[in-house]
Amino acid sequence: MELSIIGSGYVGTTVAACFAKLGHSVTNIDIDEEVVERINSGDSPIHEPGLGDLVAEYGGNRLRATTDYSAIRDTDATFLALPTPSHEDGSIDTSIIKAGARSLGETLGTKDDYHLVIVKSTVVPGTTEDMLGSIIEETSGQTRGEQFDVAMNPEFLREGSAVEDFLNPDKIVFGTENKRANERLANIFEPLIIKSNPEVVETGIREAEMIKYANNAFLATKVSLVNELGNICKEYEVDAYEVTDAIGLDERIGERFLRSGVGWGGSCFPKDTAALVAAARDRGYEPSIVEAAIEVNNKQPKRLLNLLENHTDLPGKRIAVLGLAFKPGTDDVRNSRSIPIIEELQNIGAEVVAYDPVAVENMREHFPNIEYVDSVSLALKGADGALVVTDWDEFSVLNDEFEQMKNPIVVDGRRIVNNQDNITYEGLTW
Ligand SMILES: NC(=O)c1ccc[n+]([C@@H]2O[C@H](COP(=O)([O-])OP(=O)(O)OC[C@H]3O[C@@H](n4cnc5c(N)ncnc54)[C@H](O)[C@@H]3O)[C@@H](O)[C@H]2O)c1
Ligand SMILES: O=c1ccn([C@@H]2O[C@H](COP(=O)(O)OP(=O)(O)O[C@H]3O[C@H](CO)[C@@H](O)[C@H](O)[C@H]3O)[C@@H](O)[C@H]2O)c(=O)[nH]1
Repeated sequence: MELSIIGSGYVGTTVAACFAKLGHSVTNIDIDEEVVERINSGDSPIHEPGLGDLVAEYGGNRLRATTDYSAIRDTDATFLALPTPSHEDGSIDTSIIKAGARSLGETLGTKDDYHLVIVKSTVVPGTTEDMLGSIIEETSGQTRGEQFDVAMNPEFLREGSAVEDFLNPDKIVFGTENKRANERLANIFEPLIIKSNPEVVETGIREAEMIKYANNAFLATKVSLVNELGNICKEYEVDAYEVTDAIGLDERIGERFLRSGVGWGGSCFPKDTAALVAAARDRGYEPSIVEAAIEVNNKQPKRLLNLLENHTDLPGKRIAVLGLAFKPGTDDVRNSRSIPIIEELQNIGAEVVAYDPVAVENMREHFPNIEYVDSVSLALKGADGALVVTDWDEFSVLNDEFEQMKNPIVVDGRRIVNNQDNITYEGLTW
């Protein structure tokens, strides 16, 4: 099939490249000319395992990119994979996706045959039909349910394993309002369903929108709960990982997403939990559990710093921050726990030296004035303390490198460093 995807970021590029692999012809529409140029020349605009190979193989042939919305006219369906960031109060800012829907509608007004518009972005219930459906009707002059349909197909891929997740999903959700939209979605996903046999959830559009928030709120709350349990375990000198490994054997709990540490970050959990809270409040409901999950998460970075302060005063000290990405396997630093940590270190008057294998350039935009180095060794050299913020594998094999520290205090926010004789080790969890 001929597909178009508006927005070529983490989701749009991954989904486009994977659909190209599955045999579709895909066009990414993006306003960023550099992104467009890179895709067409076979160079992935984002760091994601396996994506570089797919873009190299299909970029410029079955996978194309353009800034020109009129390319949509030659396609059978369009995914909207545009950002839905947060307003100050946590509610979703729909201005970008509305702008995309407007441009899409203007193009659809010049297309004769049926088109399916699929919202991939994470949006609160009602957005797809009431807001975006109406914008497309207004700008195209067409009627929803006649010349075009809207559908909602939430995305559950994780950064760092986006390609693998998209190609091997646990479930695919089709939120549609009629059979025709459902059938077109089924045609689009047919090669993926044949390949990996996921559960297919066929539901309404509002339900599909809410499934995405519920999924993320559940996972974020799960991690906040294990973080709280980890904090309590630490007070009692109990090994939190042994506890969570054991509770994970209960199938009702499940063994995944039980790693306590410095908290969750990224482009989704913080924004989506905030949006769910704001959406609930908008309807007069106070969502106490999700709010508490956010509160526990916000406190974890401060706990890490307090542990370091138990060993050394921080003003004027050189502190190594190991790991800047919000999780391993990605260069994304959005809402990374390293951001409040570096901010607080700066407020206290510590000198920050930071290392990350891939995320340094992205972090420079937040903190242009801290020192960045190219290796863990350089970060540790002469440092008065080290904070481990991201669980990159390379931190698990560190040993002699710590001997270059002026004062080898290592506070581990991810239980990744080996507690060894040549360091004073303090884990966020016991
Ligand atoms: N990142 C994830 O892991 C993930 C996973 C599931 C769902 N989501 C959701 O998917 C959506 C997209 O997230 P993302 O992380 O891919 O965003 P992103 O910021 O990585 O990418 C968005 C892209 O859209 C482009 N863009 C902005 N305005 C445009 C316009 N008017 N027309 C065309 N292109 C435009 C930008 O240049 C950028 O390349 C969000 O709603 C997010 O919540 C993200
Ligand atoms: O046991 C765990 C698991 C995760 N995390 C942290 O939680 C955050 C999110 O991790 P992860 O979920 O792996 O990454 P994301 O790429 O943010 O993916 C989440 O957000 C996406 C965007 O909505 C969804 O599509 C995915 O299903 C959902 O897992 C990261 O900071 C992790 O360090 C922990 O602290 N402990």
